[in-house]
Parts: sequence; C-alpha cells; structure tokens
Amino acid sequence: MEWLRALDLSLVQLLKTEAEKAGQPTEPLLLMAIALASHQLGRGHVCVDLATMNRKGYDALLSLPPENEDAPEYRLLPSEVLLGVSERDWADALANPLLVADASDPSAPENLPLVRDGLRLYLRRYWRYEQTIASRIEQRLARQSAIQDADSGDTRHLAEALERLFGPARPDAATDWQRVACANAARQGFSVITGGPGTGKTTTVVRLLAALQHVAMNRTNDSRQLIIRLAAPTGKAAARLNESIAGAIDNLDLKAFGDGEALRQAILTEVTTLHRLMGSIPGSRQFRHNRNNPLLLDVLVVDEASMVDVEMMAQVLDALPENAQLILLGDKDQLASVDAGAVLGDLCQRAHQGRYHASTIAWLEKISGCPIDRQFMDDQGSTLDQSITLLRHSYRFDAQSGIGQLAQAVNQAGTEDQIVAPQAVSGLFEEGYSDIARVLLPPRSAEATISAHCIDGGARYFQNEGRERQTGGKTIAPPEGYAHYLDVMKASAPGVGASQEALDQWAGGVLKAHNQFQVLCALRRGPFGVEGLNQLIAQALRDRRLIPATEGWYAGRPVLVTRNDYSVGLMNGDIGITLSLPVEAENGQGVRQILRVAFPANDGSGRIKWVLPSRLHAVETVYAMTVHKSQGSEFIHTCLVLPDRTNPVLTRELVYTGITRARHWFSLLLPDESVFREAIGRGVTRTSGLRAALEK
Ligand SMILES: Nc1ncnc2c1ncn2[C@@H]1O[C@H](COP(=O)(O)OP(=O)(O)OP(=O)(O)O)[C@@H](O)[C@H]1O
Repeated sequence: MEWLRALDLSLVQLLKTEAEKAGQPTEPLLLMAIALASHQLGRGHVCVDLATMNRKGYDALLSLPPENEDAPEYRLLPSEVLLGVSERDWADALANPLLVADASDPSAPENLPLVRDGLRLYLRRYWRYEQTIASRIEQRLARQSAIQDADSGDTRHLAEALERLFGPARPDAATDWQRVACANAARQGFSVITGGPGTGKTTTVVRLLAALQHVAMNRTNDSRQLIIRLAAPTGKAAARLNESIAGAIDNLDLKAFGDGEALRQAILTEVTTLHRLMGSIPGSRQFRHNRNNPLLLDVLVVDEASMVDVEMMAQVLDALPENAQLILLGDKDQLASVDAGAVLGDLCQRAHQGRYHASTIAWLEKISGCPIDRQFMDDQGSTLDQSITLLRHSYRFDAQSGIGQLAQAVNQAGTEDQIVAPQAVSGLFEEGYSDIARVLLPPRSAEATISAHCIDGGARYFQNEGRERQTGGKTIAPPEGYAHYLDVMKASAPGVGASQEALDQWAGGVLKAHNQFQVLCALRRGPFGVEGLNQLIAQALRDRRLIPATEGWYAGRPVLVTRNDYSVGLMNGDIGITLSLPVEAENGQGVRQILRVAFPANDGSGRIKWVLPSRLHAVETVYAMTVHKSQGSEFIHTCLVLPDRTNPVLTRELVYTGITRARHWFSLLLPDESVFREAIGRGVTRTSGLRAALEK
C-alpha cells in the first residue's frame, strides 16, 4: 500500500507497539483504520468516515493517486484492499479500549490517542478541536442579547442605525441581503456573512460595525465604545482587507448620525493576521491568548474565514471572551484551508436555503425593514442556520461580466441538482463576454503558447484585443502579462543617491504593476505545475532579455514567502519583487548594484519593506503559484493553467477559487477541454463531524 505516507505508518507502528506492550492485541483492520485516519488528515479531512469506505469513488476521496504526476500505478487501492469489509467489521475493530475512546461513552478515558464517533475515527487532538468549535459556537448562539428583544432600547437603536446607513425601509422592494445580514449579525454572539466575490461582504461589515458602535454608544446606563478587532488568516488577505475597509469607511455616509465623525473614528480598525492577534509563540503551536488569557475585545471579525483550519478556529474561539461577538466573513464556495477542516463550508452547507424560523424572519423583517421571501422559511432549521446570511447579489460582476457568470456557473455545475451542466460552463467562453478567454494549447506548441501568453498577457485572445472595455463607467486597460512589471521596473528605475521616498515610490509602482497579472495552476509538479511553469516562464523571459540570464537572485525575480517569518515581519503568502538599487562604489569610483527585495508593508499604509535576499529563508519564485496559495489575493488579470491529465486535486472549488482571483480579466489555458469539464464536475468533500456536532 504505497499510498500510505511514512508518517501514517510510523503512527500505526507506535500505537501497535504501545498496545502490545500493554498486552492488548491490535487487529489488522484497526491498524488500517488508524493509517487511514492519519492519511486523511494529511489530505485535509478532520477524520476518516469508515462507513463510506467501500463506496465507489472512495479512492478519489482519499485523493489517490496523489498529485505527483509520476505517481506509480498502485498495486492495491484502498477500495480493493477493503473489498468486503462491512460496517460491522469496522465497528468490531474499533472496539479497542486501550487505543480508541467512544465519544458516546462519558466514562471513556480522556487520554486515549483515538476517538470514534460512530464510524468516524479521529486522532484525539482533532476531535478536541472539533468539539471546542461546536461547543463554543453553541454557547454563543444560546446567549440571549438585549437585541433579540424586538422592543428593547438596543433594538430600537439598531433599527435606527440601519435606517441611517441604508436609507428608509422599503418593504415593497427586493430583499436587501446586506441589510438583513447586518441585522442578523448584530443580534447574536456568533454569525456568518458569506457571499461570492463582490457581493459586498466588506461594505456590509463596515456598516455592521457602525451599527454596533451606535447601539453601544447610545446605551443609557452603560454607554461605551466597543473594542473591535479585524483579522484575516494571511498577511496578504489582511492587507487586502485593510485597503478595502479603509476605502469603505471613507465612503460611508454618516451624515444622518449626529456624531458621524466620532462614529467613523470608532470603527477605524487596522486589520491584522490571526497569528498576530492571537500572539504566536515562536516554535510552538500555542498562542499567548487562550482560554486563561482571553483576547481583549468586544467584537472580532474574521475575514477570508474559508482559509481558517480547525486548529486555528478552535484556538480563536477558545480565546474569545465570553461576551464578545464573533463574525465570520468569507466565500463558502472557495477551497477550504490548506490544513485540516472546512469550517466555513461546514457551517454554511445550507446557507442558500436560509432555513430561518418564522420568529427569525419576523424579527429580521421588523428590524431590517426588508421583506424576506417565505422560500427561506423553515421551522425545522437549526439554531446555527439562524446565524448565517448569504449575500446573493454581486455588485462587482454584473450580468455582462464573464468572470461573474463563469464563477457562478462553475459553482452550480455538478451539484446534486445539476443546475448547470459542465458542458454549458465551457460554452460560456463562446458567448461573447469581453473579460474571459480560453486558450486550447496545441500539443506541439503548448510551451510556446504559454510562454507568449505569460509575457504579453494574450490580449489577442480577448474580444477586440481587450481594448476600449468599459465597466461601471470606467475604461479598463487591456490585459497585461509579466513584461509589464518588468518594463515599469526598468523605465522608472531611480538613479544613484535617490531618496528613500523615491525608492519606495518606484517599488510601489513595480509591485502594483506586478499585481496586474498572475499565473495560477493546480499542481506543484509536472510541466503544468508550479515547478514546470516557473522554469518555462523564467526561460521565456530570459530569452527575451526581460530578466538577466542568471540563476538565483536577480533583478525582477518575484518571490512568494512560504512560511511566516516574524524576524523579518513577513507572512506566508506575501509576494515581493527583487530590485536592483544603484549605489556608489566604496572607493567612490563608479556605481555598483545591490539587490533588495521589496514587499508591500501589508498594513494598509502603502509603505515598502526592503529585505536583503540573504535574510529570506523560505521563499520561492512565483511566476506561477498554486490556486491554494493564491487564496486571499486578487489580480487584475488572472491566468489559470490546467494540466493535460485529470487529477483528484482538480475540483470545482479549485477552479472557482482560481476564477474569482480575477478582478478584470480571466484567461484559462488548457491542453484538454475534458480536464476542465471533469474538474468542475468534481466537488471537494471534506470529512468532518462539525455539522453533526452542531445539530445534535
Ligand atoms: N449595496 C451596494 N450598492 C452599490 N455598490 C455596492 C454595494 N455593496 C457593495 N458595493 C460595491 O461593490 C464592490 C464590492 O464590494 P465589497 O468589496 O464590499 O465586496 P466583497 O464581498 O467584500 O468583495 P471581495 O470579493 O473582495 O471579498 C465595491 O466596489 C462596493 O463599493
């Protein structure tokens, strides 16, 4: 069983030895279950659901074969090894009191390495994370707030704030889900606001914060300003939110509030990363803030929550003060976290159905002033369902936007009810949208086609070569490729003795130009993976003399930080560009060039952080990056390259996440159309018991 990792096998060996030492024999089937639980964790599943083991398609759920293009043909796949093993057999094998605790048995020891819940088998640590998340969310949902009483002073102030922020109520108009989301999130200690790109999550949260501050600052007996903190899982996502929040706060019309400017100041908040917020301790999985040392805040907003794994989510929930409010923002349809769990996806599984109780609808209609269609009513809905609001209208992508249409169609393709057939999604590329293009790579000249596209942006593949495109009254510049930032870098390079300000301005311009284009791909290895594409694109740039013919560090090299590095203040996912600065030679004769890597400071200030290449230990060249790594980022022109063969990594969520990284242009490069169709027909199912735990 070559598909098991060394890590899985050593865990099995360790537990087998321990059990044998204690005189408890271990059944081969139990060892297999442990190996599978460990293997699945490595693939992002919080546990293994043994009840699904013999089902068709299980090998794919196990992500087999793995993404390595050269993966050997396995002699025996799990479905073959386990042929004929029944649920009864698994249940018998798990009955091992030395290794496996039964979650339904309150007297089971709390130090056993494994926990079973029915036929779901967990490594204990992950079981604990899931339980912590479920119980902390439940506690928050059970807490009554004054706002839930429709006649309280707080509720009157909330309705008043919504009216001032959104205008007079219009019970005859279509539902304004942003307004409903504000009301819904304000009424409880835990809430989720989810929606696709441009549906107004940031706009909504800024209004929500203004409404919450207005309520808090107008309490008669305990008036005070709330301590609000905003956080995102990566530095890049935090930086993007910092920018969009600052813009949304500036644009907020607060004239209707007597104390408008004070309110604006009260919601001005810097976005930080979750790691910084929690106080990471070098070399430890623990944070300074935990249950015994809670965070000092009243409201915590976590953006890009789809990227938060179970471990981080459990630690954040544990460190929240009891009375604080937690608001998760994110796109439920995006790829889940790199590490185990799919918390946002699990929580929002039924978001599109609403499932609001009649009492919830009555309250929301009264406070928000918006009518809510009865199709969203269901008295059988869970308490969790009441806390979730889905924003359903994209303000960024209108009906003319191919990116918006494509993202929506991909999302709906291959779902149980097959709203859109995968073929119909491919058909969108032929329907005359000006912002999307598909390039079928000819087998003999695939490399040359990719190279040319990445250098000049492939405007020729877009309608009217991408010229004179108007959106929202603005003209959009045609799509660029990597030649653009390299041109900007050379054309605006400062001379010797340039001031720090001039250098920063130059670097800022180059970084902005670099953000015009990014190649994304699904895999790491192979000619269509990060490694192959990085080499191909770098070579093409060298051949055109756009970058020097040197390996290692050179002017123009874009790098991606792959690990948080607190000593230089860089976070996983940060992108910097290597620049060559002219300095006077020490002997005063002539000029020499020194290399520095310029990163955006990522604090919304627009400042530049200059780092010596030798101080960067975990970076890689980033002409191409995986879609996974691109989460939380956005590029003006995003180019997604798919491989020539299908692979379990290629899923609907991956394609959707890739498309939604594009702001104005999206191009899809692929050797084989069927790979795209198969990818969007395959959804990611991450096994977890979170939803079940919350609905018990
Ligand atoms: N109610 C609205 N009316 C008009 N324009 C709006 C409204 N809500 C949002 N917008 C505009 O739509 C764009 C996207 O909004 P916003 O950035 O809040 O969305 P988002 O969901 O946070 O996007 P992202 O995909 O970046 O996460 C912005 O330009 C914003 O000004």
